[in-house]
Amino acid sequence: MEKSLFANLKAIILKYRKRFLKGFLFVLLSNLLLLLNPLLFRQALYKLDAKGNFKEDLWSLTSYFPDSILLWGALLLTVAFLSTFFKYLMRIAFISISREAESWIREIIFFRIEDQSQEFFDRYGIGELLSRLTNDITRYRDVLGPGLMYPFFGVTLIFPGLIILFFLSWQLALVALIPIIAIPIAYTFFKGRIYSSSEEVLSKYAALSDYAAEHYSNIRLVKSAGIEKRLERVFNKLSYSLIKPSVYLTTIEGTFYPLIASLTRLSPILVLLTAAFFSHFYGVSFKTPDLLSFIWVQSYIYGPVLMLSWVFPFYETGKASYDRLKAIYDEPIKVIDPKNNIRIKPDDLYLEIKNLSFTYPGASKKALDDFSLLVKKGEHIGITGPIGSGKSTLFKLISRAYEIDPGKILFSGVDIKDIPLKEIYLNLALCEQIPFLFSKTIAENARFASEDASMEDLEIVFKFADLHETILSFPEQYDTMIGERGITLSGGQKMRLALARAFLLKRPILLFDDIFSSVDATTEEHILSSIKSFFKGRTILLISERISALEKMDRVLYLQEGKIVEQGTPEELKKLNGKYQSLYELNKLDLKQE
Ligand SMILES: Nc1ncnc2c1ncn2[C@@H]1O[C@H](COP(=O)(O)OP(=O)(O)OP(=O)(O)O)[C@@H](O)[C@H]1O
Repeated sequence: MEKSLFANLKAIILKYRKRFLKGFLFVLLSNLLLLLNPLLFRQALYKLDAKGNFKEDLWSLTSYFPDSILLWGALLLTVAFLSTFFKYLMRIAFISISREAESWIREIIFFRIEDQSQEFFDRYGIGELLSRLTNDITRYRDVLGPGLMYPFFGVTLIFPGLIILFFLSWQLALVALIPIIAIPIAYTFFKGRIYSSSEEVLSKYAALSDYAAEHYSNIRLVKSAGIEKRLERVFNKLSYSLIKPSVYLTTIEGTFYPLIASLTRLSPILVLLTAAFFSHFYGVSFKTPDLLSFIWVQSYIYGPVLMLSWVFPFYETGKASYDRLKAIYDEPIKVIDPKNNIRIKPDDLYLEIKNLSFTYPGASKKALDDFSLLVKKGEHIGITGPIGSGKSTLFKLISRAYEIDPGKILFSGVDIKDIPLKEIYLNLALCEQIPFLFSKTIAENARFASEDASMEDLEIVFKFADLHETILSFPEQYDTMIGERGITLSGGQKMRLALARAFLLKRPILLFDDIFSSVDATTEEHILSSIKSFFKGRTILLISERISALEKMDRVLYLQEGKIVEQGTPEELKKLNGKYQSLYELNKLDLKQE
């Protein structure tokens, strides 16, 4: 997107220029025909005037026209019909462009957001982003549709209309100008207020959407904690905070439009009073056909005058929305996808981490501190340590969720920053603590990243994940819909579905983040032996606090405050009699109590 609302409008107009031209042509035709009607009516009055009161017609065109009221009527009707028809085509042209441009902009912004790193999503809530992608884009669309159509419609009607008015009587035309001049004056007064209150409404609305999205996605937690009432109060507060700026915005918009409307309604009376004044005091006589067609043309030009007063606020609300869209669009992409053809060979893939330190944006403490590690191909490494010691951060950085310094993480000796993102993702499978599932069927969830997987492939991986038998007991089996984020599955079933999905990906490096927290010891045993046989020769990094799982790893790292404080085979660590050994004792105690 470019610098300003109008610069961006320019790009859009250029993109759709042919169709805009067509639309403008329809506007022009519709308006010229519209203005023809009062003029024809005036001619008809002169022509059909039996008593000869209105003689001295300046335009002698009437002499070529027949003296038939039916014919004049038919002519007037045809012109009116054609004008309406072109107006219809005009609306179709502009509205379809605005709808297409809306989708186009939405796509551009959606893809831009998609390219953002995790740090961006940490800052912008999902509700906030959704509100920008819907509400703000709709308001911006209004600038492209009515916002472009009506001003052009207005200009092409008001200017020729004014010429006709001045031609009919310059004194009356000056009076008719009053409401037209009033618009920019009133608009200048209201503009700033409309922008700021519209900005406030939009950001309050976004905060409310964000809150609602968070509330509903954690609804079970909210209910189990019994804090609905407290959160409802917060929601009410946010909701009520919308009322004041919304009412204020409506009041301003509601003052601007009726103000101009009342001026336009008053104007024909002023015109008649002026005509009476000039004819009484200065002896200027106005003929009835001239006066009637004057008022008729005047009524035509006031339509667009009113429309403009209705459309002008769109620019302010549209600009506020545009600024909010531009703000997210202009957010720099922190994790840049390098444009090169570097490929990682899975056969001899090893991973190196060299003196990696990382602090989350805005945080004061390092999540990883001078962290170094060499993971050989096919090695199975267990990672453990207290809460907040940096274990998940390590996985996030290996999968390039955040930007890091160059030369800190290397895949087979190649800096991660030089490897195309797609290439990294094709070599990793990440299974997280809280697996993300889609509100689709079990099969669709598993096939998410491997569309071509056959039913046989699914069955194999689900057997490995120890979920196949359970799925067979569901009435719809693999076609069972699992609800939003897998709501209809138990925690352990969700985790196993996510594991099956990871198995199906067949990636060379697997990152398992606390996958056993919601499964029992027998299932853990089964899954672990599945992993070991299914992924024979592949590299596994497993975050866990379960000694039973860690014991099956080739090597274990114990992290504390972002540093490795102990590492070695499980046997070596136990002999150290340090932190790992304490964890081991604690686990044994837990098992005994169970
Ligand atoms: N998005 C974030 N923004 C700021 N700080 C964060 C963010 N995510 C994690 N942290 C902080 O970074 C540190 C390491 O967090 P991390 O999630 O890596 O710990 P962990 O060892 O995986 O913990 P757990 O065992 O609870 O999963 C913690 O102090 C945490 O508060």
